[in-house]
Amino acid sequence: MDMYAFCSELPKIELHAHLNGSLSKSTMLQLKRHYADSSLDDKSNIFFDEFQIGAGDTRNLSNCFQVFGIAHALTSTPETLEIATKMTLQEFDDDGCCYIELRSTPRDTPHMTKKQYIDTIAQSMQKVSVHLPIMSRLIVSINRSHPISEAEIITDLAIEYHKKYPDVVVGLELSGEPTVGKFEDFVPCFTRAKESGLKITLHCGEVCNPEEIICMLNFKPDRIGHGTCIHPNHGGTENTWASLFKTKTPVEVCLTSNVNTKSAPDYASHHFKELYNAELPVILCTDDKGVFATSLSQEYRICAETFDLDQTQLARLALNACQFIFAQDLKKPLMSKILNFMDKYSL
Ligand SMILES: CNc1ncnc2c1ncn2[C@@H]1O[C@H](COP(=O)(O)O)[C@@H](O)[C@H]1O
Repeated sequence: MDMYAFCSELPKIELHAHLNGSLSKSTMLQLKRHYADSSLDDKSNIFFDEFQIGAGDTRNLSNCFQVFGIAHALTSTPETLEIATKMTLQEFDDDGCCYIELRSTPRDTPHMTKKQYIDTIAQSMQKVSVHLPIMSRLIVSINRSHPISEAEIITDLAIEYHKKYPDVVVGLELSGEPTVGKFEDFVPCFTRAKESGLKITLHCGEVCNPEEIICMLNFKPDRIGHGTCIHPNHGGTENTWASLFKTKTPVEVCLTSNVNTKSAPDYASHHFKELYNAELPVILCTDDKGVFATSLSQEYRICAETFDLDQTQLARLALNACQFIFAQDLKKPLMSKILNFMDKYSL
């Protein structure tokens, strides 16, 4: 089987996908139509070209955060948030993803509260599970550039919804503009979430900040996102690398996102190489497939082509990802699914 077909057929696990960054052009157009039909102004003035940050874009990581406002204008009602969730899950399913942990930041809008925001996504996921094979879970996001009071409210909601929908709401994560806010200030929120049984993942080392990286790794999150500036070759220090090596914290790696935001100069010099060579746990993810014009199968293909991995090594990446999912009860069935696929193709 050629690599293109292989990467799309391989049952894959997505563990780092922001809902509002994952909207495709067709989803955005459908949302736009919904606003027009309900005589609501979406205020997005949407130009998809502006939302997408492709390979040759002049924008970097710090100015990519503005584009999410375009998506937010299109998901401000429970109806449009439901459409966005369902269409995004459908697209991941079409791409051969068998399990996804979708993450999103609850927002108050003129049409819904943060509580309704979480409720809408949780219920949309449950509805999708009736007719699509993809299995989905929700990670609630905290934006580090928002006030701590906001993070406290979101933590309370995440804990409440983890109790209400234990089979849907599984984790709490920290994201947002990495140069704004301090992890230290969010520690009480994440500690409370951890104690309530939620799993934790943190955007870590997206920019050079060795002290924060050490502080995050000492917190013992279940996973980290990006981990760009941890190895000394990429702006990290001996200490940050030693800390990751010691804790073996799984890293959600987002190749295209990092290249398109210029956090990595090109695919070949991406820190995946150091992580993989050191046999540290890595999970290939999309981050924001709408913004960065990618898909999970494309990330697998790029990884194979760049780092010269064969199909068995790629399948093992997907298989190993199962160990780090937050839905404990799905680890075994997902591993069997991928092992069956490997058997079928004698990998
Ligand atoms: C590119 N790397 C990144 N680094 C940090 N945070 C990111 C991100 N990509 C997305 N987000 C976070 O996800 C939000 C959009 O989805 P939701 O509204 O939550 O569904 C962004 O506003 C930002 O906080």
